[in-house]
Amino acid sequence: MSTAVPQPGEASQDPAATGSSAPLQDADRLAAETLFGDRLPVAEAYVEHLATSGIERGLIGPREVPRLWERHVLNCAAPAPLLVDGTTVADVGSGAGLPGLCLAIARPGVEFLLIEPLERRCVWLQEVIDDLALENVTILRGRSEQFFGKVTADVVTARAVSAMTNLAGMTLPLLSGNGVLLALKGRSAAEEIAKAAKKISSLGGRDPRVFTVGDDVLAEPTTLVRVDVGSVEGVLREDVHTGSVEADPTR
Ligand SMILES: C[S@@+](CC[C@H](N)C(=O)[O-])C[C@H]1O[C@@H](n2cnc3c(N)ncnc32)[C@H](O)[C@@H]1O
Repeated sequence: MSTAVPQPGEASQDPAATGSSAPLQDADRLAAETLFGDRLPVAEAYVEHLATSGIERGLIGPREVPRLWERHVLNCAAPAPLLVDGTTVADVGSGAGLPGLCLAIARPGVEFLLIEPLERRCVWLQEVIDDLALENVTILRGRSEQFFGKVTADVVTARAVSAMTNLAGMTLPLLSGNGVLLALKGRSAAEEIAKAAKKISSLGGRDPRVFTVGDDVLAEPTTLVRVDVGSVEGVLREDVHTGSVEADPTR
């Protein structure tokens, strides 16, 4: 049996050789280095958890393993440069830590509250947090609505939790009158905010808009919906490069 031997300067993608179940491909390396900086080894350890116990315990589907970096971890880490040290971010419906853990790894100076109702997911998240020695993350087990009036965040994040109308109700009250919702969305983002306009405004949200982050490093940038509530001064870096979203010609 022949074994492929990596040539000098060529990264091996053989798990047995790298010791990794989901090795970082060359195509994703620049983005990973840019977004995680010296925290990249921690991100790699997180991906290893996703690719092993995360799959075994049903937090993520086995078919996601080849695209854990590109589709999940890098997509979720792309908003990291927008965050400001010393602020508190609540990630609603964290699931396997997407985007909450990706952002917490990239930004150790920001406090993260991961809000997740399912016990099985919370147990796995806590194990990962302990193993990665993340000191800036707290898990709040429960539905977001249970924390209204008890938790105050500067920024709320959410990915794949609900359509914007419902999501606005689940997230904006956590800002307690001041802060920003950043919802990671797909191509339907503009349509979703049009449908949610009344609900957003009834909750004190203003100026809902769609933009992209990570355009400079990701093949497919991350689409964000941003909604502001009250004063947003100092809540996000406003000097980070962002991109605009083309209207979907098929709609
Ligand atoms: C489809 S998963 C998405 C998980 C993760 N954000 C991702 O992008 O992979 C939706 C998550 O939202 C959680 N969830 C559902 N209703 C919720 C609520 N009212 N408050 C907080 N989390 C909720 C679910 O338990 C689940 O983990």
